[in-house]
Amino acid sequence: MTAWTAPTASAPVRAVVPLPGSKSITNRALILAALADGPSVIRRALRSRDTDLMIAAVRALGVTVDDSGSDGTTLTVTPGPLTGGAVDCGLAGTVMRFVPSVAALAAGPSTFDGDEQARTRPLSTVLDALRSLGADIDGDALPFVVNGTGSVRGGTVSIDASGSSQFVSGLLLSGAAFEEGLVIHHVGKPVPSMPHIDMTVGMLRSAGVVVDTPAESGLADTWRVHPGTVDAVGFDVEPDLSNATPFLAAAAVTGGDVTVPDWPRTTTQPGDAIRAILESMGADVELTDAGLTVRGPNTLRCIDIDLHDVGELTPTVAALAALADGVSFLRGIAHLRGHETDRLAALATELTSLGAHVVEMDDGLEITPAPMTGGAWLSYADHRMATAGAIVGLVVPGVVVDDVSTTAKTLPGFEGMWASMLESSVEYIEPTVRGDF
Ligand SMILES: O=C(O)C1=C[C@@H](OP(=O)(O)O)[C@@H](O)[C@H](O)C1
Ligand SMILES: C=C(OP(=O)(O)O)C(=O)O
Repeated sequence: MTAWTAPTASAPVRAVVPLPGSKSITNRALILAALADGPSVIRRALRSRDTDLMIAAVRALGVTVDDSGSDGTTLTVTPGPLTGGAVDCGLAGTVMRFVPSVAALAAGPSTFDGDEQARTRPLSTVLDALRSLGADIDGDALPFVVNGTGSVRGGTVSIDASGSSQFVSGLLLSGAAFEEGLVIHHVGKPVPSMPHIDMTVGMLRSAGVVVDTPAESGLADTWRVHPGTVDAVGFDVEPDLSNATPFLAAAAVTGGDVTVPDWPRTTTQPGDAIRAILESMGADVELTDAGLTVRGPNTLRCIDIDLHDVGELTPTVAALAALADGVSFLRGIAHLRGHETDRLAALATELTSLGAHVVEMDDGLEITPAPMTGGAWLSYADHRMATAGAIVGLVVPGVVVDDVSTTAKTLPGFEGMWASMLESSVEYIEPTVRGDF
């Protein structure tokens, strides 16, 4: 546990903040490379707890990952016979939901475990689906064992993926290696985080896999992956746009400006939705060759928004909402109760403890700003809770994040990046403007 007093901005934040690679793209690339028909290269990979766990997982199953380049962000992945092994999922949804399908293809048993907190994250949907597709699995939650037999029959499966899009992605990613391919039919309330499924489909196609989506086939909530080889290809990982959002929020809450370079013009990352969110809260948002620039308004406007597709952004948006000019509603995010922690409860508890008025709804949060005072901000082992505390701390002195090291899940070195952002702001505005803030 590393307690950290979030620095308060003494001036509008003005900075250029490059971000490392996307967790979601890096971990999908590792799975596809593990199943490919030859060596693949992943460039600008994210190195963080979640991606290092994924690297260790595919290595444990028999894949070679060479990360010996200067900064470890270029990964050469050479598939080998899948043998099975011990997989530590940590608290990573992508590892616990994407790797079991690969382990089912291995010629031997794989044991899965993870953090204590991971044992309560929803998982049985994936394991039940794999069983019905022919895999042999002991257990319904972490810890569990996949008794790989060297092949998976595949075929058609119906699942309720309303709890997590990762149930769909985790099956689709390996579906081409199943003997009969895979047809997933979702039955239940709407699937969250659809851009993440689009990301899965896009990356499968970039590796030559044939996929039919509901939009193309006309079959509602149905995805088909045709059996076939996964081509070894090169992956260029985009910056992690969800990890960019706290830095952009820093501009929004201090009336400053922050630029994130290399922001993709088109992307399936849900973090791209921050552009429209910040605009509707009154910020000026511009995408140029220099990257994405956000200029904060004098007063941040409240927002009523459905975050079902982009739930990952909720902690950032909740922090912004607590600093806005009226009551905000964040809706469509019941599934966040199964994220790293119950994020609705955690955000309500922490914002309330500083003085905001927050009502936890069944599927979201009603946030009424009120003067806040510093105090403890618990992170619940959730990287995005820690970064939400950092945003609030920019304008509320004395916010102490109990465990900032949890940001290493997807962004190791967060505190250093945050400090550099603030330092560069002070240098930038000296000597004329600083005293005016
Ligand atoms: O597939 C992915 O890479 C992810 C999908 C989403 O999960 P849910 O659909 O469970 O929200 C997202 O929140 C998570 O951070 C990453
Ligand atoms: C929900 C998240 O992570 P995971 O991949 O562990 O589900 C997240 O990063 O916000």
